[in-house]
Amino acid sequence: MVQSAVLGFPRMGRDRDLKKANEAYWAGKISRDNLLAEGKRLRLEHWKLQKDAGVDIIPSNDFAYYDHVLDHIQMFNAIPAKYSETKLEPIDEYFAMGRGHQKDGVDVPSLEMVKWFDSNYHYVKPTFQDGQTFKLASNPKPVVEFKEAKDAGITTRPVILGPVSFLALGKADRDQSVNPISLLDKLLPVYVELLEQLKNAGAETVQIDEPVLVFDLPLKVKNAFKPAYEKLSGSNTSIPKVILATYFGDIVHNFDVLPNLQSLYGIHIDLVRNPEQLSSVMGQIGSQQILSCGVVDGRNIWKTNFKKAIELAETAIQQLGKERVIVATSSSLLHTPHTLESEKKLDPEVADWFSFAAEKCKEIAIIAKAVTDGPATVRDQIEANAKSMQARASSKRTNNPQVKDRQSKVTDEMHNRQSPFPERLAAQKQHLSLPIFPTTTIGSFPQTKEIRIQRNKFTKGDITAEEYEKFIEKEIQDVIKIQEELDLDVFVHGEPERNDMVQYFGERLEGYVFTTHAWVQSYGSRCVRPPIIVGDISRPKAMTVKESKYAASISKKPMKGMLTGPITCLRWSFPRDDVHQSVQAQQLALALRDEVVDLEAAGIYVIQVDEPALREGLPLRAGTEREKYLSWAVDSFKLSTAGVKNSTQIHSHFCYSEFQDFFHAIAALDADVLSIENSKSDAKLLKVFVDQAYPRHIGPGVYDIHSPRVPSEQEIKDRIEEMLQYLKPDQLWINPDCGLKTRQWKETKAALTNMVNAAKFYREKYAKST
Ligand SMILES: Nc1nc2c(c(=O)[nH]1)N[C@@H](CNc1ccc(C(=O)N[C@@H](CCC(=O)N[C@@H](CCC(=O)N[C@@H](CCC(=O)O)C(=O)O)C(=O)O)C(=O)O)cc1)CN2
Ligand code: MET
Ligand SMILES: [Zn+2]
Repeated sequence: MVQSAVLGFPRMGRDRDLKKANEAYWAGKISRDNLLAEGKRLRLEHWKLQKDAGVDIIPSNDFAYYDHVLDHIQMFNAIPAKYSETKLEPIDEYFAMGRGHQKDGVDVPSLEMVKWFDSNYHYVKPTFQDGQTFKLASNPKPVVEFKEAKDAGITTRPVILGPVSFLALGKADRDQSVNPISLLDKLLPVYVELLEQLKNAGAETVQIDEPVLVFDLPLKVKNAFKPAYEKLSGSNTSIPKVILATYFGDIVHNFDVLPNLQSLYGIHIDLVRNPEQLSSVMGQIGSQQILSCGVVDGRNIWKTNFKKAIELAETAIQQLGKERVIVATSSSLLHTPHTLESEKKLDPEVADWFSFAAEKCKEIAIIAKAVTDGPATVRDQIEANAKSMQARASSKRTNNPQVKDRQSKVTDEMHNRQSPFPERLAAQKQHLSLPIFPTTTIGSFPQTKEIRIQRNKFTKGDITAEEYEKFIEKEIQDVIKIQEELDLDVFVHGEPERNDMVQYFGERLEGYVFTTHAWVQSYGSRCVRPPIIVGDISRPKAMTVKESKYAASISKKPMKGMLTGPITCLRWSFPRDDVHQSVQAQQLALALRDEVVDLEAAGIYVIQVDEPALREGLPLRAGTEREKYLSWAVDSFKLSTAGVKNSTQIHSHFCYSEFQDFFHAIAALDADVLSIENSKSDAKLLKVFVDQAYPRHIGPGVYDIHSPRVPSEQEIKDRIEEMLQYLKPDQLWINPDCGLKTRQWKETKAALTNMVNAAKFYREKYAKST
């Protein structure tokens, strides 16, 4: 029979239970035992849910309190000394690596957190030392959780991140020169030991994730697969059978690795992203190997098209036979919300088009049954699915002729500002009269508990729109007063009215629907509710003008309007799968263009259009796809911003810097001012701006906003001094790395005070010298 498999299930729980438990634990409100019990409860609930849905192969060890890569760092004892020296309890040491720890005389920053492939999930980057050794933790998590499930009567398939990916996704610690992949020999015995323990506990198969196989790999990494999987498969009967899983791309360009993997039990491939790789992979795998076909999307919320999924599975079965095919989710379901059942407010017409994690589990079981016992055995479900596909395709909601008409009239000129930068700069100088080293923030100020409570009351109808508006106005007044006291140069209104920088716009745009409970983990306990693009996008009315205009009216300094750019709106939403993303980006760009022009007309002469997700959207492999993406992505940013006068200053913000490999696109945005995350990187990264003779203005972040730690004035001066080695004084803005919404007021004021003082020091220094 054809088995169904899930590669991983979301951890947060139906009501973000894990977020709540973690945050309560961090705040000292619940005990460690309470937290661990909640984790156990969630795991059990999720296993049962999958079992009840009819899933044959259910994952374990997909759960993590903070992040699954961090789990591996701790399990293999790849823990940098500064954490192990704290002698904290294991779970506290774990959180210290994930989010830093400042308590009871311990003061350690977090490890670096970076994007997981092209998703909005962040993982904790393994950090290796030159003399790195590894040691398996006693009672390793995968073994404990496998037994936990088994005790509950559920036999699971443990998921482990593979050794090649674990190393390749890590880095050498600061001042260390080790190439992570060179540590493979030291790491493998630990994997063998872990796998042996799993086998002893009763695990017959394990899923080992090697997602780096979708990248273009350096030769050393490619060559690591052979020695790794010689040890972890085949002749070694004291370990479970291994399914090696890849996702988020195709592995065709890494085929030369596959012959070295023939002793593996099977391979999993993502056929949602790359269905075309099926036939070539079938041609390459070993004659006994299992092929796990990822046909249910782990990255989006659309109902699976049963007809297409069954066809793909049938193609595999024809060549390999039923016993050698598994049907599965394309990737872990981590990137999808828990269940559609929680959505009580969705229009039933569109709700019928969606499938969240719990529903996807049912889908995969139905697909497996259809290909095992024949479609007739699930005829009702297949017919209902076809009807739903048909209804979506012909719905009026997906198609708006006015939007199409406007898109057809977009011209090249609409992408360009009136004049080149030097002329704009002159006009802006006159208009804004800013000092050198101007100070600003990235947009949001602390989203306090009070703000969230008031918004929640408003959403539930406990307070009126008027009362909520008054509350927001008061918040804006407060942040303006604080910015005056801090003596910042370009103000922001603080974004108190926004639940999230993308969802807020989704809620105001036609063509979108949004949810009440569809949370997805972004990092640690932080979650997002990506709005869903269901149809052509347009802007029924201004979205941000009221708040910005009000803020400007009560402020003596220039007010910066704040928008989320087209690519970030697209990437951090669930996009349509029936229209190319470039089309959706252009629709967003046109809506935002109107907003930019309206802001200018309302007297807002500095406008920031955030594009932190531009980098993340970059295709994972180098090549023409990347250039194609960058071309339409850059165009959409330009289209959204180019409608203003020379004297209006366009800012953009990026909190994921690594610009080196696509700097030409950053330059092509033609933004007057860029603010970028920089505090955790080496100032050398700024060299690219020098090498490329970047002429426009830049605010490299002078401090990290992810931690409550307050940087001293001296630290900030040191950062500025470093930056001045690369950038010209009159090119430099002084700002934090990113928005301050996740921070508390106390540390925010202290940090900004130091930042403004540091800027003033340089302002005076350079005023004297010129
Ligand atoms: N979409 C998105 N992606 C992003 C970022 C981002 O800002 N947005 N930033 C980067 C880092 N990622 C982040 C992701 C989430 C958060 C974040 O702060 N999330 C908040 C939720 C934000 C939100 O939607 N808030 C809503 C709902 C708040 C809420 O939980 N309300 C309670 C009720 C109120 C209460 O009692 O507290 C409820 O619904 O139960 C609001 O403010 O209205 C959280 O997890 O806590 C921050 C950074 C990268 N990706
Ligand atoms: N303007 C946004 C803010 O300050 C930019 C955040 S980028 C993740 O929160
Ligand atoms: Zn940011």
